[in-house]
Amino acid sequence: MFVLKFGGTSVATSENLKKVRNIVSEQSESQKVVVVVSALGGITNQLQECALLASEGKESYKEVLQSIEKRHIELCNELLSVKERNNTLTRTKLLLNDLEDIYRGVFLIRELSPRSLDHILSYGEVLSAAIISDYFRSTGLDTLLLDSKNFIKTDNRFGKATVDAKTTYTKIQKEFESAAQISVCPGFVASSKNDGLITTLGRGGSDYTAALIAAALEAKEIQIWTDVSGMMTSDPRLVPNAHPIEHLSYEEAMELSHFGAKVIYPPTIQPVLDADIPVHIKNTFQSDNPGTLISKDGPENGQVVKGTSCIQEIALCTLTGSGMIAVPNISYRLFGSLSRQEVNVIMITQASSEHSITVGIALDDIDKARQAISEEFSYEIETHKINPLEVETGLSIIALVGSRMKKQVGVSAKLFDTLSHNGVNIRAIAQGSTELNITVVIDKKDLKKSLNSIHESFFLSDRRKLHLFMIGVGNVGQVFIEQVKAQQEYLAKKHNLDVYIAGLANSRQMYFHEEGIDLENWQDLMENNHQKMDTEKFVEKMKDLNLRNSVCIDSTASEDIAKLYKDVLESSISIVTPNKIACSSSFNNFKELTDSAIKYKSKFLYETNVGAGLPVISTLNDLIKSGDEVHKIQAVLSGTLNFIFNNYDGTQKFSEVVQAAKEAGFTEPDPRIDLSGVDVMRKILILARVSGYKLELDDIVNNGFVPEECMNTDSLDEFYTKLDEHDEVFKEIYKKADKQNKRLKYVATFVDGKSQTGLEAFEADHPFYNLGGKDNIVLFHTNRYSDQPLVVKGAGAGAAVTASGIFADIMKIASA
Ligand SMILES: NC(=O)C1=CN([C@@H]2O[C@H](COP(=O)(O)OP(=O)(O)OC[C@H]3O[C@@H](n4cnc5c(N)ncnc54)[C@H](OP(=O)(O)O)[C@@H]3O)[C@@H](O)[C@H]2O)C=CC1
Ligand SMILES: N[C@@H](CC=O)C(=O)O
Repeated sequence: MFVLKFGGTSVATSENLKKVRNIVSEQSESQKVVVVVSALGGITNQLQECALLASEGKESYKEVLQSIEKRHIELCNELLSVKERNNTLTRTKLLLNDLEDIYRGVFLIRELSPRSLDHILSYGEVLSAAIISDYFRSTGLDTLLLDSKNFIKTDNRFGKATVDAKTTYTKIQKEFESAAQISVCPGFVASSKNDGLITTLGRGGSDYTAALIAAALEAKEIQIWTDVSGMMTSDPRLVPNAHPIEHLSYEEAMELSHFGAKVIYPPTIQPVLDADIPVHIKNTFQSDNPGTLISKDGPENGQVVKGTSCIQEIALCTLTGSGMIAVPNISYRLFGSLSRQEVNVIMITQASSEHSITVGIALDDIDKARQAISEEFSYEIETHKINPLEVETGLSIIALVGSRMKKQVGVSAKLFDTLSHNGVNIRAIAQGSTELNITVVIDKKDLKKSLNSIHESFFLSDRRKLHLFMIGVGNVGQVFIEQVKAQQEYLAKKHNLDVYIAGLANSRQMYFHEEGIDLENWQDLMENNHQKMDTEKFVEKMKDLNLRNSVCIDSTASEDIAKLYKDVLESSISIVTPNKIACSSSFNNFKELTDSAIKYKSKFLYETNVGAGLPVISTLNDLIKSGDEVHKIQAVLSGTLNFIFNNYDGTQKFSEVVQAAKEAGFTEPDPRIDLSGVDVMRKILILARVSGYKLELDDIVNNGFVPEECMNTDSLDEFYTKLDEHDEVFKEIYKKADKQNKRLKYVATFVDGKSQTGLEAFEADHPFYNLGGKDNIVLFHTNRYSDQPLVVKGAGAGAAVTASGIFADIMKIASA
């Protein structure tokens, strides 16, 4: 025998019921089946609403009742032919008339007890079962209608009655002795053992009805037919990547359903677990879909974590105090007081110091819990041995479930690591010694981010999402966007990585799109959005969106933006930046930023600060981390100046070559920063700091070659004019070097803690002599590289290489 249960959506309309009929017909070909049905989708809520209105003396209850009647009558008319529907209609109308009388009674005496409500709610399933069984019979299926109230026996706890399993099983066995091929029974409804009053098994209790019948009859399988394709790895409304779980053990299913996975009603599992009956969750609307199979043993080599579930809103109640330490009956009294008030404890944590106990409860229970605990411990609270109860709200629970977590090293580490990298603070943790479930309590605002990042971490098939926020869409920024656009498909396919740009800004405007900005059209979107750029608001928006794996890219040369880094890093948002301002600011600020990144588990990456896309800083970091010591750096670090001295031969104006460098995108937004040597000073300063030296910009001696008068200009035009006025100076510098067959390079040196920068002329045998185009070269002299320096060389400026350096930093974050 199979027991099939169909939920409210499956039986909501005549069209759905035709699908149900086909499933039942197919299943009943090879064995007898019991069909347990819920009320038509939405009816139980309407029955309840109607009851409340009637009890408040509101005439409008009649309108709700009318719509309940209409749904059932229409269903009869749609499902049954004129010839066959008479009996069904008569019985349906009789039931509805009874219901009308009961509502009128509630309306007149303005009273609605849990007992009356159970009576009223039972009509939903009773009506649907009656109509469905007649429909099956009319289409040729051998069907008998049975009344679950006759055989599911409970106590008198109206609203959520407790089943008397022994009596119920005996009665079921008797009732089904001569069962038809198909028996249809209403779910959810029962009656009290002692006085036969109507009771219900709690919302969702039809699953329970099915489980009790299956257990009593030792059914081969129980099938829960619903509107989703099984139990999901997470709540799909919060985690779009969630997918159905193929196979669960009973214990896993129980854990998942207890923590909010709504597909199966938690008490359902116990009877089938005891009787070792497999439960199959299937989708009525995609009956070929394999769904989820719940049985005794899950697959040996399945996923370690099967799924996550959550309760979106809970409260934590914490009792603390020195009077709790080593006092034996505190927990007994605490839980006793909660139990007397019928407060359900969702989770418990207690530190081994015994100084505090925290329990998680539903929000509705806060007042009862506060009163119960305050009364129970009133003496200790008055005498200051125990502090008044602390209640915190705005919290959510996440549970990670999987029986293979047992004895598996590293699961909680991975969970905590994932949450901490996304800046999620864990407020409480619980794990039972069964290791089946790890539960964490977090701020409700972090729920979506947490669930998604946990899902990405534990389900390898998931595509990881990276959310980028880019400030500065100039020369480098634009090329970076093009590179992202070109790589998105490749990264998704080959690296399971979705890279989205969720925010963009220039100095005038900003634009956000949580799901990812359309990169075909980003300029128009930014222009037409009319949201004025406001640096503080940009950061606030990134924080508010609270997206997992967020990275802020600063592709400006602005000090204002560099000042935001600390706040951004402390919000656990990583920073990738080609802007050198922050790393070449005061040593203390630089240190504070690197420390903040460590503390808040964000990344602060600035490879492109030196040598654009060249691996200069990562190489240096590798040397230092592996224990090497740098004592000398010699480098040509300005792409602009190298380009200028590789192209200037005194036949053209010096200013023309400077402008060509700017047009090629090698210079800083203000080329005076390059020409003055400041850009090179910043770069050598950053290399010295990464090498472990505490240096300031002022400690560097800069031997500039451009006359002061050119530098002290108010605009770029004025700068170029002044360069022209001093053109002879540059000609002389060039000629002098050329006469000696030397080439000019702007060199930065750092030797044993001291640094200088300036123009030098090199002979043909020097490694700098042949440094072409806008190339950079860096020579690291270290303990390990003492005979020959370690050399990094290549294009050191230009939008394409810089953007790819930014991209490389972002990929480091993605794979961290
Ligand atoms: N070019 C290269 O080869 C390399 C460059 N870099 C660094 O890359 C960075 C970007 O250079 P590049 O693209 O050439 O510069 P651009 O001048 O071409 O672009 C700068 C961008 O930053 C925006 N911006 C400036 N100030 C602000 C602000 N306060 N708020 C928001 N946006 C702002 C600008 O907006 P708007 O247009 O509205 O002014 C513009 O979109 C610089 O820090 C540079 O040092 C690093 C390595 C190599
Ligand atoms: N303006 C810089 C670009 C990179 O930092 C240079 O010319 O090297």
